[in-house]
Amino acid sequence: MIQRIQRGRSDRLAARERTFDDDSHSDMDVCFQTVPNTVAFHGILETEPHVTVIDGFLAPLECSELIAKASLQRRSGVSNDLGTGSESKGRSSSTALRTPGLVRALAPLRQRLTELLGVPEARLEGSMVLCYEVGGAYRWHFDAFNLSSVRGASNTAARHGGQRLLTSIAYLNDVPEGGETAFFHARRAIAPKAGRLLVFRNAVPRTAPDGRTRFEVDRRSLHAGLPVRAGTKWIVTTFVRERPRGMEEEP
Ligand SMILES: O=C(O)CCC(=O)C(=O)O
Ligand SMILES: [Fe+2]
Repeated sequence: MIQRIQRGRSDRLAARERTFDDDSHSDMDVCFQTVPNTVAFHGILETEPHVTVIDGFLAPLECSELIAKASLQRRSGVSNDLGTGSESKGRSSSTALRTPGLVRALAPLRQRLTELLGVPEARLEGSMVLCYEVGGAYRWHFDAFNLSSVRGASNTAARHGGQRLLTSIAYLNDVPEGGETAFFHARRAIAPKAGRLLVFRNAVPRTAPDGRTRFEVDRRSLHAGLPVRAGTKWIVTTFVRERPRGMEEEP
């Protein structure tokens, strides 16, 4: 596959990154026209050191079951497509309510994640099933908490469970056109494909003068869900935290 890259000047890039920090929207088409340059490696497709793609992580039946379970809520007429009503800023997708049925259907995926990543289930945030229609997208953003900002430092979620070290995205369907997950600095975009898992690192350890190590936002993880141009895109996003749920930082 051809990868067309349009490298911007570094000052423009820095300006853009500032814009992303400000939570504002940006032109998603700026640097990605097409998809990955991945290398097959024992079934694991490796891109950047901090971005890994694994195909066949979910079976086709598991994908269709998850879509069916999440779609049920759309039919039940809950507002805002699938339900929560809490669209995050810059994301034009809908998030399925975690009904008991959906939670059960998510269990095998979560179990496999704990095995793959070597973390206990308590370090996984609740998995979110997201659906994007044509035109749906997720602006450029970081998933890690910005702990150096006032808002980030006072973030209760971040204090309990700590930083979001990794993001995993399981793609539940093939998307005819668009919908790639794009990494700004790596100049790379991962195409949605049923059963594919994308894992990337969000944070890097920094040791402060007092000897304590904290995880800060990894600037290289700046990413977006590019606009879906045809069809629908279904994904499951699961963040991996630094510590088990509810566990506070040691004093
Ligand atoms: O839709 C995508 O490809 C990206 C989703 C994402 O970045 C997120 O859920 O945090
Ligand atoms: Fe994200």
